[in-house]
Amino acid sequence: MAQIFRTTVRSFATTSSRQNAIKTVTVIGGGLMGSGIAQVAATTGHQVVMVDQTDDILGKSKASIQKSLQRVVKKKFAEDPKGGEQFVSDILGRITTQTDSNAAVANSDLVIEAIVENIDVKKKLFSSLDKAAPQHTIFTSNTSSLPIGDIAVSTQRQDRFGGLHFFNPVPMMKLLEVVRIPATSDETFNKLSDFGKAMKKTTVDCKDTPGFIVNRLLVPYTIEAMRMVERGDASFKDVDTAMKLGAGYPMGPFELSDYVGLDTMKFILDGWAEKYPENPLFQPSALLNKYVAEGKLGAKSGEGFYNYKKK
Ligand SMILES: CCCCCCC[C@H](O)CC(=O)SCCNC(=O)CCNC(=O)[C@H](O)C(C)(C)COP(=O)([O-])OP(=O)([O-])OC[C@H]1O[C@@H](n2cnc3c(N)ncnc32)[C@H](O)[C@@H]1OP(=O)([O-])[O-]
Ligand SMILES: NC(=O)c1ccc[n+]([C@@H]2O[C@H](COP(=O)([O-])OP(=O)(O)OC[C@H]3O[C@@H](n4cnc5c(N)ncnc54)[C@H](O)[C@@H]3O)[C@@H](O)[C@H]2O)c1
Repeated sequence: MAQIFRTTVRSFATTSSRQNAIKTVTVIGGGLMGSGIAQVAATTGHQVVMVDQTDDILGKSKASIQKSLQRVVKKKFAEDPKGGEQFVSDILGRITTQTDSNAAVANSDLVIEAIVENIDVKKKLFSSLDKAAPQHTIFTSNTSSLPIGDIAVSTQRQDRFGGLHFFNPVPMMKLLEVVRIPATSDETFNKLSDFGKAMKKTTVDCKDTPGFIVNRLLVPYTIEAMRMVERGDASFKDVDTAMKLGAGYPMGPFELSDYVGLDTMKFILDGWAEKYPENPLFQPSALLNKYVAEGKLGAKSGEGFYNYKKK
């Protein structure tokens, strides 16, 4: 019995010290995903530095975090407005902002990159961070579709490199895909999984395959919905209604595409079509291309398949 207790305590201590391994987090990119990741990391007690290109963008990122926290507070502190105020100010107090990414990683245990979905821009960033960050700092990308291994080659720390793929909206979505490349060490992978759990996410282990688990299924499904409309088989509104009421999805594929951003969808699909030309599931969609060419990028631009402009 004592032996079992000691073993349990020891394994708890191992997990617990691993969970404590990541205290300071640098989130690079304060857009849709970066601001959500920064919010949740700070909510779960981590010190966060959020980086973007200008103070103006960072001001907007902080405002969107504040707005999201107000939605949380409305429910969690309905009977305790003072407690709610304290909750928000404690979380915001753990987030600082920076426009210099090299300076931002100086004391960082973990970097989570959430900038534009462009391999060259991501590689340039990591190559520079590799020289600026301490040896122990783990690097991760939140990329939706690029191979983590192709980004990691820009650094000399591939054993301390992995993927942390969050879902939109980060404060609400419970899943985190933890991605390893062949060079990722077990120690790094365990620390990333423990960090995900410390962020109160359910983690799944993924290999560095196109789209990991979720997007490998979600992208072909969504594009097939677009092809269905291109063929004139159904209207996009009927497809959305059908998938919500017939398959139990919270959003139909067109609502979800608008929510994610049609430009992001196009970045993903074009990248895969170029890298895997033999795969019929990854071929471009004329309908998607038409919307993006017209500047209809979804909710963020005010119009996509649906109209979001206030009347
Ligand atoms: C097409 C895909 C192709 C691939 C693209 C790749 C993209 C990427 O790599 C992977 C993804 O992320 S894939 C995408 C994966 N994502 C999906 O699949 C998402 C699917 N959609 C959903 O799960 C639900 O529709 C939502 C949870 C978004 C909204 O819930 P709802 O019930 O439909 O509508 P509601 O009434 O508005 O909200 C209800 C309550 O939720 C709360 N709340 C919401 N947002 C919040 C925030 N930002 N902060 C804080 N709180 C937030 C709030 O409490 C609110 O109450 P309030 O009183 O109004 O404040
Ligand atoms: N949108 C989604 O639903 C979603 C979900 C999961 C993963 N992702 C991935 O997350 C990443 C970010 O997506 P997003 O939707 O948040 O994009 P976004 O356009 O909302 O935000 C990107 C931010 O990065 C900033 N940025 C660009 N280059 C930079 C640099 N060199 N240094 C610092 N900041 C820089 C931009 O100013 C912008 O604020 C992408 O790789 C995307 O594929 C997106």
